[in-house]
Amino acid sequence: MNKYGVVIVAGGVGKRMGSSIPKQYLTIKNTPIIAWTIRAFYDWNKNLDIVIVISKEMQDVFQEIKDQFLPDITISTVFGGKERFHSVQNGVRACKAEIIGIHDAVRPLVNNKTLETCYSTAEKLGNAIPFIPSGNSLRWKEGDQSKALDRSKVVQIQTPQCFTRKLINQGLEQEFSENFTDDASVVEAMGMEVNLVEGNFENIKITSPVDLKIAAALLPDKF
Ligand SMILES: Nc1ccn([C@@H]2O[C@H](COP(=O)(O)OP(=O)(O)OP(=O)(O)O)[C@@H](O)[C@H]2O)c(=O)n1
Ligand SMILES: C[C@](O)(CO)[C@H](O)COP(=O)(O)O
Repeated sequence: MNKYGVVIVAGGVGKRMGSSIPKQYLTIKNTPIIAWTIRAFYDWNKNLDIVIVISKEMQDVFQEIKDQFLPDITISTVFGGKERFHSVQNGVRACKAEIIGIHDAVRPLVNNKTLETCYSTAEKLGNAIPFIPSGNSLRWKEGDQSKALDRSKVVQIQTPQCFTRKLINQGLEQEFSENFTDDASVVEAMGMEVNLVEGNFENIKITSPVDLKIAAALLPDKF
């Protein structure tokens, strides 16, 4: 059994991107985003247990990408669910590793330092959640009113969010809640503390069309 594993969730439709195919299948520099993301993990650690969560409709497309871009990598695939939470549930059930990272397929720019920090901290402390500080001033806005926030106390959360398999399995036994916007919030809902660790600024989530331009500027020219 591999000590470390990753569940890469790619079961979403990408409403905010507004593209004709889910954004994880769009290409940047002639390579699908999902292939860049899987490659980032494989390049860091060739012994990872890799599980990709896809939608049923995209299984043929994913197989073609796997054959063309990732022929040398062993990958298990499972189908996603209605919400990200359900896709994570299906992926984690299929991952046999002791430390499981959960990562968005649309974050191809995670770097080795973030991966090393996340997995090694989760191994030591049970979980690790990457963040970056806010580079903007922040305000709490309600209707027409707003109030300045102390930005040193608010951070932006990234993936991979890493957990021991026991902890994340316990978390995923809970009923789905709209508050579960990431995996840290799932584990926190059981009263567990989460450990924040340094992420990397390039590790953006490709959400809207502008993010494609940013990622294209940051990804290497060759796959
Ligand atoms: N039911 C879902 C919803 C999301 N995801 C995955 O979770 C990651 C982060 O979600 P997000 O960026 O919100 O993707 P979408 O849900 O596809 O985007 P949108 O909210 O704009 O529709 C993506 O890799 C997406 O494919 C998933 O596996 N299953
Ligand atoms: C999990 C996540 O990427 C951490 O920043 C984020 O919460 C996903 O949010 P979204 O609502 O699916 O965009």
